[in-house]
Amino acid sequence: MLSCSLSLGQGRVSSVFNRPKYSLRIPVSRSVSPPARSVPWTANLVQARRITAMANSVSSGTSVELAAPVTVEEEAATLIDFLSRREGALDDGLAVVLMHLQAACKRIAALLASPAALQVTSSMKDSIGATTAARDVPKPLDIVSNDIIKAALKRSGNVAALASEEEDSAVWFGDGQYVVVFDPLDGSRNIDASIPTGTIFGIYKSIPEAEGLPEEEKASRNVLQPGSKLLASGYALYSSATMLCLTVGSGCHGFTLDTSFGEFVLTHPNLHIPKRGQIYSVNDARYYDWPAGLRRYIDDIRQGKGQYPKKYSARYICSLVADLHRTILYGGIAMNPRSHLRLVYEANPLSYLVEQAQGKGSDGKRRILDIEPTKLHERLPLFLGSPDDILELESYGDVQQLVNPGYEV
Ligand SMILES: O=P(O)(O)OC[C@H]1O[C@](O)(COP(=O)(O)O)[C@@H](O)[C@@H]1O
Repeated sequence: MLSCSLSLGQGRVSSVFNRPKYSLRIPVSRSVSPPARSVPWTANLVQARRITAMANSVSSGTSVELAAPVTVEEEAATLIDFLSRREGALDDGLAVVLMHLQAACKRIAALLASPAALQVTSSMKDSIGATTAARDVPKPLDIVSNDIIKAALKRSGNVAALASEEEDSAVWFGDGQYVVVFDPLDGSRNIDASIPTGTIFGIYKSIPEAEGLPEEEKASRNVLQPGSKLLASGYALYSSATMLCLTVGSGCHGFTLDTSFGEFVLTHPNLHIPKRGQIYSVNDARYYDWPAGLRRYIDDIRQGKGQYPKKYSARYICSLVADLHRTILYGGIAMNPRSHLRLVYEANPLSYLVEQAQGKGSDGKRRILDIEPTKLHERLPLFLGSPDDILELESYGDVQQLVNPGYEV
């Protein structure tokens, strides 16, 4: 049994996550936000303005202008305000689920950024790693993150069923109007190196047609809805800043966690992915396992011989949320051409978000959101990105990697 204490401020609160197999006890702080420092968060805006004014004055040679006072509008731009301003369009129940999800993401962010994460990782490695192929070993922090999100959704009282990468089958909670699918901690194989990771989630309305079926079947039917039925989706990116990118069906919006007061603040309203980018993101050590179409596409864009007459650059973090986040901001294409990523809780939520940012999500042939899922952990090739880049890629025909031998690292 591992017992570690994670406290970020006033009060040390023990929550217990028990996994029968691993018997893990991790006390975590009830609130992940550090105690309010003497600097209120509005001061951060003032400070940001000062820095911008100084940078401008340096480049223009003029004197620094004092920051203008922060307006009430700016003060109100938290996730809570954002959700409450969407009254009418957004059910209260959905807002409640989202608030519980974002709280869970803050807990995960705090855990990942603390020495406790290292303790969890190293102490559980032996018990799990000994029996499973190294690459597919569930990382302890995936399991803890799963427990954090599951507990938050249960507490929301509004979730009927859930599906997670870390659960063998769909889970039935019972009463509740919503269904949540999620990957609690994607990219976790990089975690020991402090490389960014992310949480992916999607929310559906529960389906009345499943009423009366046995619980297992009800849960399964509810989580196997096509992505076109999503009401909301998003990801949390745990990186130099913790970001939450979210859609509730009216655009893609980015929030940054302000650790001085523990709230997500709207920093990237109405994110639009550029129509075309100049960056491709793929594990190109797999080049010789790729089909001819994908090889030709990558060869062409590398050499500036594609539709866009400039040479593309490569960026690959091997952490889906981080690779996608960069793609949404800078444009281009993030892909995994082999059947590796999961339709239900990775491809669908991310495709919905990307479409809300004016981009496209494809399996190389079809729009992801039109695919009818047939099983929970179904995998497929995934291409996400700028609309012109995705259309160009699809025009090369065979871009799906059918050879999928399993790779060591
Ligand atoms: O090994 P590949 O094909 O480069 O796959 C990397 C991808 O796998 C992931 O790590 C997800 O895999 P897991 O869900 O098995 O952890 C993504 O974050 C990343 O984009």
